[in-house]
Amino acid sequence: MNAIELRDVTLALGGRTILANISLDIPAGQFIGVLGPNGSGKTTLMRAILGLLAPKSGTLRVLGEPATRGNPKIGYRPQTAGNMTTLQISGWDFVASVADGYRLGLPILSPAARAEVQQALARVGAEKLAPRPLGELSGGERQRLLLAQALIGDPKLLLLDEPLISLDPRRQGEVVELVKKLQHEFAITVLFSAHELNPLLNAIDQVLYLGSGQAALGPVAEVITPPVLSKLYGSPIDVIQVQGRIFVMSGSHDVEADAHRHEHGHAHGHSHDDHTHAHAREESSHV
Ligand SMILES: Nc1ncnc2c1ncn2[C@@H]1O[C@H](COP(=O)(O)OP(=O)(O)OP(=O)(O)O)[C@@H](O)[C@H]1O
Repeated sequence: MNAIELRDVTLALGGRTILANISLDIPAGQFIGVLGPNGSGKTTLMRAILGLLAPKSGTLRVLGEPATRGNPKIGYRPQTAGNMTTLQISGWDFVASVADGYRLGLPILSPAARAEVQQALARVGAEKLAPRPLGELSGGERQRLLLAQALIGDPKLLLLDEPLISLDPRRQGEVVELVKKLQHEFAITVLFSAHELNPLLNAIDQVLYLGSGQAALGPVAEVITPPVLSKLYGSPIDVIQVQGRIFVMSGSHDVEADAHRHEHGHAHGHSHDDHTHAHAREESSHV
């Protein structure tokens, strides 16, 4: 069975085509690394899978059904979720806030929902983080809680939008390993977006690389090649392998590292605000 099927799907935002006529099948149970330059449509694709953005044309099926908003079988970790440094709520309340029956200020959970929160915390090894305020936790600890939150409802598909941003390489490795474990233990399909391929290399079954409105899905050896990437970037790309790491180069620039730097600049600059507002605008047009 396929977890996700796209047939001639075109996704557009504000009259702009982001992805054009994409057809692909993502088999159930696979770990897919979603890569591509800034603005290539990684988040937009996830939002379409969540049913938050209807394709302009084509059909998009998720877990055997047309994409629909609020699909409980999907766990989502949005990109903006990393910014929680000022939050005073506890780890428990943060995870519980997405469980059935919880309202901020009125945390009345059924015993079953409480058990589900406890189980989600246990699955990511975050029981000890439950009583601590979010603002006090390290980036890696917060990622664990975000994953626990995404696991509420026992999803069959996890959409994780850039969970490695602002983590050091060791913490990045821990997050990837944890997601890999969850994929295997619970037979979950994972879409994991990132700016750099290397932290994901040993974990992913396939890579989905986006660029220039197009997409390439396949094993790393088939997608991370000069011809495929040159087409997606719209300029000549070299692929260099050094000691088990892969570098995607445009002339002397490492394009993935450039995108990463840009993203860090983003977090403090105007462009990030614009980006966030663009999303908020787009979102509000659906509510
Ligand atoms: N409402 C909107 N109208 C027009 N364009 C938009 C709108 N919202 C987002 N975009 C644009 O859509 C493109 C795809 O954005 P998306 O967030 O999906 O990219 P991404 O691959 O996730 O990027 P990043 O790596 O920077 O997070 C971007 O160029 C963005 O500026």
